Formats: sequence, C-alpha cells, structure tokens
Amino acid sequence: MTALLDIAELAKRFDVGNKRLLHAVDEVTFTIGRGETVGLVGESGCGKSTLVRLINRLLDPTSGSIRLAGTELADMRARAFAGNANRARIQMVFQDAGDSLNPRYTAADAIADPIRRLRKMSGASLKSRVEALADMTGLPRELLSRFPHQLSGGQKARVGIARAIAVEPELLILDEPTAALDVSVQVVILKLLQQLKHELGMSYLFVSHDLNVVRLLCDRVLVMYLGKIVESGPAAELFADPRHPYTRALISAIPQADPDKRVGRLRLGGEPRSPIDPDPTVCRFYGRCPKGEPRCSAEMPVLRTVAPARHVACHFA
Ligand SMILES: Nc1ncnc2c1ncn2[C@@H]1O[C@H](COP(=O)(O)OP(=O)(O)OP(=O)(O)O)[C@@H](O)[C@H]1O
Repeated sequence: MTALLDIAELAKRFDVGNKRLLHAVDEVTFTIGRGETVGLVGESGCGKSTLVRLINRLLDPTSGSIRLAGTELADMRARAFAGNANRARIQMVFQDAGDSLNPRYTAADAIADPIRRLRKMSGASLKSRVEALADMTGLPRELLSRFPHQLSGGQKARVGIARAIAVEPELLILDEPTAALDVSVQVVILKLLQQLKHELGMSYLFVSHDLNVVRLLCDRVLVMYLGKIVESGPAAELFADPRHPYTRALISAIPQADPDKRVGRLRLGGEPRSPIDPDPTVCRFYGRCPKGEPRCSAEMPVLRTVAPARHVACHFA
C-alpha cells in the first residue's frame, strides 16, 4: 500500500516553566496508506490531540517530518498553511460539532465556507455543491438555513462531516467524532463515515477512546502513551495479542457483555519491578520514576513498530 501520510520522528515540546519541557508528542513515527483507516488510542493527556493538531497543521512541530504524498508539510508555519493549496488535502471532523461550528453561520454557510476559501467557488455552483454535500451526508436540504442551536446533535455532526469532506480531502482526521452523541446516533454517524470513505476513497486517522469502535472500523491501530506510540499493528492482531503492558491494560478495560470473556482489569502502577526483571516488555519503574516524576515512562520499550525498540527517557526533560 502506498503511504499517503508519512510521519517521521515528529515531536512537540511545550515549555511548562521552571526550565522544564513537556514532551507532548515524543518522536513519533508512523504511516497511513491510501484508503486505510488507522485508529489512534490512548488515555486522556497522552498527546492525541497535540499529534492530530500537528498533522492538521494547526500547531507547529518542534522537530520531525510530516509528508503528505511525498510533500513535506512540517516546514511551513501553521499560519501560512491555512492559505496553502495543501490545506484542502487534510481536513478534520471535530469531537463536538456543536462547539466547532460558528454559531452565527447557518448549516449552508458552514459547509460553503471551506469551498469558498479553498476552491474559490461562488454563486449557483457553490449552492448546488452545498446541496449535494447535504444529500451525501443525509442532512435534509430544508435544514440548511438553520443555525447550529436549531439542529440536533446528529444533524450538527452531519454538518461537521459535510464541511470536512467539502473540499475532497485525501486524509480525514476524525477526533472522537461521535463522543458527544447518543449511542443510537453514534451508530448512524459511524455507518455514514464508513460509507463516505468507500465512496470518496479517503484515508482516515480515527482518534477514539472507544476501543470497540476502533476494533470494528480500523485496519491498523496506534497506541499512544505519554507522547509515544508504544505499540502499533493490524487491529485484529493487536486486539488478539496485545504485547505492550499499556495496551494490555487498555484492552482489559473494554467492557465485556459475555461474562466468560471478562478478565480482571489490569492497572499500571504499584511496586517498581526488579531492575533485572526477565520480561523486557515490562517497565521497571511504572509509577515510580527514578527522577520522582509521577508520569514518567522511563525504560518503557516500544514494540511492534517500524522503529527499533529503544528505551524511553523520562517524560520530562
Ligand atoms: N499549549 C500547551 N502548553 C503546555 N502543555 C500542553 C499544551 N497543550 C497540551 N499540553 C499538554 O500536553 C499533553 C498532551 O495533551 P493532549 O491534549 O494532546 O492530550 P490528549 O491525549 O488529546 O487528551 P484528551 O484525550 O483528554 O483530549 C498534556 O499533558 C497536556 O497538558
């Protein structure tokens, strides 16, 4: 499969005062193929949003490379990227469509906005393009004149999706696209996203806390922990045989309807492991950083990735 997105050694460090840097995204390397759906999972604060904001060029990286079909995007400042021709090629569906839509824009204005800016379309052709997008996303045309507060959660989600696909992106980043929706609406929106992907041939980077959804929708999964991709692999393989202790802990937390399949939930932390622990996949310092940092990932190896396994420095420089 040809790589559409090629991320290499991508890093974002934030200055958190007292001469300390927080490694929000810590030298991350992965690819997304054309037409592939890649899931990005990890606990709150592990760096998922920072990573997608780097890829979507809303944030400037500290170092590393973001190549889209061979074109380097990391060199350009986030502000300059907004007006760049490549802007249309990566679009994003945000977590809460209600929050991300401009309250002063009707649904039609919201969908038309990127087309006007990035495709320089106007007049009757713009209007018919907006109507076609409403049809594609199942938004009744009569709702196009409504403002976000006059739409249901599911309808706002459809507007957010129509807006994101309006300029025919090659890569769609979905940041918890159904987290703000009722369960029944979630299913409908996930089916719509699957259908659009097949119709339009896009690649998806799917960020989610819901591992059951990730298992169902994604070809491959990236597991992020403290700014690093600690494990990545084909979804079926990773869920059947998680190798990294953090992935195991994450999977053990998936609710199981079948009592026979329930296992005890694994938790990280507790006593430090022996420095001569024979299992190289287990961190010696879970929750007990030698530097005294509570969130340190010291000596946690990276598994099943293209990068060679190596020891991870303290999360705080
Ligand atoms: N502008 C910033 N300045 C300093 N630290 C930041 C900044 N933005 C994010 N961080 C820190 O970087 C780390 C990663 O944050 P990020 O929002 O990427 O996590 P996340 O995995 O997306 O979390 P969630 O799932 O809760 O959205 C966190 O420790 C966060 O506090």
